[in-house]
Amino acid sequence: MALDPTPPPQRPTMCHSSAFLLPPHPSSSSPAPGCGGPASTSATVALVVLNQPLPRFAPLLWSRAALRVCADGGANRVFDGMPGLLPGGQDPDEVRARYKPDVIKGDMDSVRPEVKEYYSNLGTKIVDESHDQDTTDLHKCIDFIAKDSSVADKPNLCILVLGALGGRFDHEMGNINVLHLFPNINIILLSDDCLIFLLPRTHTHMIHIERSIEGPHCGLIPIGMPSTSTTTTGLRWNLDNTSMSYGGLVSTSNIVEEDKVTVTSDSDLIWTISLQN
Ligand SMILES: Nc1ncnc2c1ncn2[C@@H]1O[C@H](COP(=O)(O)OP(=O)(O)OP(=O)(O)O)[C@@H](O)[C@H]1O
Ligand SMILES: Cc1ncc(C[n+]2csc(CCO)c2C)c(N)n1
Repeated sequence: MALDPTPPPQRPTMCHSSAFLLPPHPSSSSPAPGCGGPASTSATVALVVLNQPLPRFAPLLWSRAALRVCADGGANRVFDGMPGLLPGGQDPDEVRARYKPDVIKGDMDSVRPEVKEYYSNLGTKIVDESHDQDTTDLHKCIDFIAKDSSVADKPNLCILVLGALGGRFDHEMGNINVLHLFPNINIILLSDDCLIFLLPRTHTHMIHIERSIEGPHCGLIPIGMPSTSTTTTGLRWNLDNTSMSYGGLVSTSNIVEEDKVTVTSDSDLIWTISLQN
């Protein structure tokens, strides 16, 4: 008598949405909509600003965040760049006082002394970890957020990282490595051009596509480990129980065809989608 083949594992579904990038609804003062987690609920957003030019949507995401952390030289970017991203006519000093980080954390070799002093005088917490030269400033910031009682225990925490892509390649790879170091935290790396997040293998993923702001170009990439089986729906080039590996097949220059994309894989994958300018 033939034995039944082992059924594939049933994974819970994790929903993702980039609705946090949508312009504010005129009558809404609620927190960020649908940032990861069940798409129907609001998310608690923590923002990390890296040492790269601020993306154009930095003021919007700042206003939606419950906790704002600058990674070392990221504080210079807020100090220098935030006034220029707001509608004209606003006094830069008034803007700086309004956009005050809660925390500056890192090895402190990039934040300018006068910027550190300015924010420290306004009450920003300065966490100097210059003794640690083995973890990146982004890693240090995620550690901080993961232990911060104001946001860490929220069921729907979403960490948005500004300026994570499009700069130095070693930094970009270090930033992507942080996604793999914290697979159980919903972390989204952002630039003006695209966003990236991890799809842990423990779940089937339902990605809601906000067509007014993202797509159509997308990619599904096994950076951390090969995958022997990945299945997708909603893409122009879907995978059907397909193997992927870095050095073999990876799905780049794919196109979203439907409002919902589903992904199931036996390995953690990187999802990336273009942002419209
Ligand atoms: N060019 C870049 N591209 C992508 N991410 C960056 C880039 N520069 C900085 N970052 C991110 O911002 C964080 C803070 O940057 P900062 O320049 O303060 O770091 P750093 O430790 O001084 O870097 P390094 O000493 O290697 O130049 C980094 O940990 C990294 O995550
Ligand atoms: C194998 C190895 N490679 C590079 C570094 C350097 N490094 C990694 S993170 C970091 C801090 C950056 O703020 C520094 C200097 C190391 N320690 N170990």
